[in-house]
Amino acid sequence: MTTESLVLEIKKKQSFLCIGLDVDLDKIPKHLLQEEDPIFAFNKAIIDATHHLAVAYKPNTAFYEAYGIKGWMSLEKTIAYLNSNYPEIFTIADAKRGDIGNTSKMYAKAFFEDLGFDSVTVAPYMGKDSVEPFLSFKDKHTILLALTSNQGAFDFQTKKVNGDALYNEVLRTSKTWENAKNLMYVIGATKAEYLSKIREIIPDSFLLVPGVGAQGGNLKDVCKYGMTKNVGLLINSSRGIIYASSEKDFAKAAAGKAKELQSQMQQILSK
Ligand SMILES: O=C(O)c1cc(=O)[nH]c(=O)n1[C@@H]1O[C@H](COP(=O)(O)O)[C@@H](O)[C@H]1O
Repeated sequence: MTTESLVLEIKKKQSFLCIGLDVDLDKIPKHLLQEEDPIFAFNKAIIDATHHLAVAYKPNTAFYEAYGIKGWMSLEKTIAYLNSNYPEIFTIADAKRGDIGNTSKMYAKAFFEDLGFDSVTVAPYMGKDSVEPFLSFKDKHTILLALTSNQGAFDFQTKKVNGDALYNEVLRTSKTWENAKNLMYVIGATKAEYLSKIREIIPDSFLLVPGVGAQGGNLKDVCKYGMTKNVGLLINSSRGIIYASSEKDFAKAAAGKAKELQSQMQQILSK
């Protein structure tokens, strides 16, 4: 999907919500466990109930890989369902990959060609040649970890390198890589106060912002400091939406939570 199509969808739906499909069999409603594929049944119900409120879905692959081959098949069914029923939706494989170039190329093929995701999250630690293989795919996006939402972000990401924080160095250097126009970045919602400086370095890039809801990030602050003329933000919430209820009304309850966030987004966009 092109960035232009994503922006059009955001404006049409008045939403820049990304719903995280982090499915844990211990948390989904018990009645779904009788289904042939409980994870897919859960995702399908959530997607059908929320697709008009969200512009993106982000399955974190850990939650599928944890169930072995069955989990991977549920992931495959979920992305195929999204691509055939809601092709206007932006899809993110949250896999946090990155390796020597020869290996990154195969990761990129797995997520972009085989599974058909629009984007994948990638760790920058191994540098240019580990990221460029992802960037070479037309109309596919590489979402580079920059300043993450967790406490451990302060272990390395904010440490000074050449007089500036390492995450700023990641932003600056990655802009020089081939096909850098296909880059987006992860900035945690819990780090909203860093966004003004970040926008000086990457004024237009899209940011994937996880950490609202369960991790305590604040939507208004993120928008205040991070929004661009094309919005430039995808705000992710996973547990806060998909586990709104563990009863038979789970999909409706998830839609209620998604609507709350979408309404706040609509209000912000109208200003
Ligand atoms: O790359 C991510 O999506 C990510 C980066 C980050 O800095 N923090 C973060 O929480 N995430 C992911 O975003 C999701 C957040 O989930 P909730 O806290 O349940 O909304 C999980 O899938 C995390 O793995």
